[in-house]
Amino acid sequence: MDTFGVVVVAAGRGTRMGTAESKQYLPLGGKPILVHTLETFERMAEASEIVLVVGAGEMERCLDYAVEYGLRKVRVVAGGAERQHSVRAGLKALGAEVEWVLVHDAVRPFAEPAHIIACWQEAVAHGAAVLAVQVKDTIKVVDEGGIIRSTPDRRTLWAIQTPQAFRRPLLEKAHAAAERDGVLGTDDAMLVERLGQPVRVVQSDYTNIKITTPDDLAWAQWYGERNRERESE
Ligand SMILES: Nc1ccn([C@@H]2O[C@H](COP(=O)(O)OP(=O)(O)OP(=O)(O)O)[C@@H](O)[C@H]2O)c(=O)n1
Ligand SMILES: C[C@](O)(CO)[C@H](O)COP(=O)(O)O
Repeated sequence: MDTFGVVVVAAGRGTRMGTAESKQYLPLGGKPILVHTLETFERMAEASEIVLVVGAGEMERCLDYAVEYGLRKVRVVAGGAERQHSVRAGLKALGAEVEWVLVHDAVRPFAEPAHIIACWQEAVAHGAAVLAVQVKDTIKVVDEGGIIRSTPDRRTLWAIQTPQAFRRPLLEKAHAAAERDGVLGTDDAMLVERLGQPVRVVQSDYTNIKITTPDDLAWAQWYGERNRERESE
């Protein structure tokens, strides 16, 4: 109950970033993006182990990073074709004693430890929880012809982030059911939701972005630099 295991998924290709190098390996303040993400969990006493899921051809490079950056909790495994397959591979590699699992995107390097703990604690209390922020824009449902069909009440809309925290057997059951039913979800909460199990939302920061496109990377460079300046003051 007093620790959790972490699955950090990093086996994507980053097609929307459009760089030759997969985005999780691009430099941010002199280190690969995924190293910043791993360091956050490495420093947290509550994180007992970290399974890093990477492309099959990147395992050696990531093992080298673990040594270079002193990431002693990190083990590296190969991922799959879709994010969901990568999470499943990570889940299988977690130690048998791990009861609570946090799934996190390698390309979210700004998750705050206080929010990570809050998310985990909410899962401990209720079984499943995710970090999220309320949307700031007005969101429309638009049909294929470009016509607005509805405007959902903004007070009910949240942009979902990671980490996403679960009691391990619940997440394993959700993944097994999704595979059996041929369902692919864009996050893990969705797979738990379809079992009819409640997933709680925990308020996060807008700064816990997923670095997806070049403008995200530019913002991350600026934000990382600003944080480093503040730390050195
Ligand atoms: N087969 C996959 C696909 C994605 N991911 C990981 O899931 C996270 C969130 O996915 P996303 O931002 O969509 O990354 P990519 O799939 O790499 O991006 P794109 O969709 O632009 O190709 C990333 O850390 C990514 O590496 C993964 O581990 N395995
Ligand atoms: C899991 C996630 O980061 C929550 O916002 C997101 O759903 C991943 O989606 P993507 O399709 O891989 O960008």
